[in-house]
Amino acid sequence: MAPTQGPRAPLEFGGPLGAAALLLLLPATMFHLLLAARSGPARLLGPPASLPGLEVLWSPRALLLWLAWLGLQAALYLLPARKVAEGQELKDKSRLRYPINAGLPLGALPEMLLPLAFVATLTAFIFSLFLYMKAQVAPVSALAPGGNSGNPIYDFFLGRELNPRICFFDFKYFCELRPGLIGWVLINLALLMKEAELRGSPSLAMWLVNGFQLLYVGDALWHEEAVLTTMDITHDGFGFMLAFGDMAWVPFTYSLQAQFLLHHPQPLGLPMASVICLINATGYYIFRGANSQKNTFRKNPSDPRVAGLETISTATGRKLLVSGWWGMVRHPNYLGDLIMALAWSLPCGVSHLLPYFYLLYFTALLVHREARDERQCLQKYGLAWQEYCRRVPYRIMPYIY
Ligand SMILES: NC(=O)C1=CN([C@@H]2O[C@H](COP(=O)(O)OP(=O)(O)OC[C@H]3O[C@@H](n4cnc5c(N)ncnc54)[C@H](OP(=O)(O)O)[C@@H]3O)[C@@H](O)[C@H]2O)C=CC1
Ligand SMILES: CC(C)=CCC[C@@H](C)[C@H]1CC=C2C3=C(CC[C@@]21C)[C@@]1(C)CC[C@H](O)C(C)(C)[C@@H]1CC3
Repeated sequence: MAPTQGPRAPLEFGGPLGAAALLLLLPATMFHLLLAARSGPARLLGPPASLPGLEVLWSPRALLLWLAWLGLQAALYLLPARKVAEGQELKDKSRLRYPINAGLPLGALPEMLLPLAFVATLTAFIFSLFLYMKAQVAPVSALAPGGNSGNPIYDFFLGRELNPRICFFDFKYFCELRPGLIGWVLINLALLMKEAELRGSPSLAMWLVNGFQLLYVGDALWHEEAVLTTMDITHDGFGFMLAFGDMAWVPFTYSLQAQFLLHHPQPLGLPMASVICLINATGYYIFRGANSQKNTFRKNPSDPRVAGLETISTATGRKLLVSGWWGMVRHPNYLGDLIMALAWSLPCGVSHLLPYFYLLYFTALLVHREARDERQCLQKYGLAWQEYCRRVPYRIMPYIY
């Protein structure tokens, strides 16, 4: 049995109590949002609608669809990347011809969101249990720095093993990008098609939300390798938080704006749409510019695109950028991401708070994440990090935070 790190490891997320509360609160919030988006008043802060009974939530068809989706993604993951393009090989393996969509046009997805969210939550719990058990037999060297406090609820929530794998199949890396992110785009598309079916054509607001989020997901998949340096992969264990986050939270709450628009159409004129596009483009420019600058610098500091930037040396031999995007604030990529989050909600108008949930949640998530990253960087770089903080005093928003 793998030993724990002992209770001296600093606990995050409010320790066992916080973890226990989040275990219940996260699925509850997701279902509240799903139900609120389709309700008449669409109130974010209204009393939570009561969860429908099992006759609505439980659907063998949803379970089958969900497992087929996970299976398809897993099969795609296992296909050697270069062979995907070779039609002959695909036919022989007949993975891509698996008829998961037979008789289930995307237009039916919006009706199945609740049962799908239910089976996604169920599988996330079962999967996290499997991950927790798997960590029991993992070597100590495979355990994450957090998530091994000895408290089962806390460790179940945070995740014990850093990169749980079976042979080449890396569970965390697989979940981080594939089923949830691609599922999110598919749900958005299904909502757009449903709107076209109901109202003749998709609204401008629905087009914008779909377009912006497709760009975001496409960008993540295009820069797939960059996910390997995120703290989720390098620092956090794989437990309920990420399993539920990746598989359920992302597809079913990140598609909230499109869900809202299907049930609460909003007028949007071209001038306002242009302003919103400009906001999204600005956010994307900052987000991509900052992420690419850091990734290029980390891969090859003498790359001509970053060689001229000012840096601070650290005792570890690694350097910190102190000009360019990373000289503006200490997390310029978060700033860009937040600006995009605003642009995703604006097409839904200002009559409801509900579509702004993502912006509110994401601000809290990034402020918390930034604090965790600061702690880790201070530990890693010591005095050099303090010097960086002195030279670049603002964390996310220049002159504000
Ligand atoms: N949509 C969503 O739900 C979410 C999106 N995100 C996005 O994911 C992306 C990745 O975020 P995340 O993993 O949190 O963190 P970052 O990509 O910001 O990475 C932080 C790391 O970058 C390195 N670093 C920090 N400052 C400097 C500097 N000045 N010069 C060089 N390197 C530096 C440090 O690692 P080291 O020195 O070891 O390289 C630090 O630990 C972001 O764009 C974020 O917006 C994140 C969470 C959720
Ligand atoms: C509330 C709750 C369940 C928290 C779990 C948080 C997760 C949902 C997020 C933690 C970090 C994430 C990242 C992305 C999606 C959301 C989660 C999993 C990400 C894949 C989105 C696309 C980006 O381009 C990204 C690849 C940089 C990003 C990585 C972090």
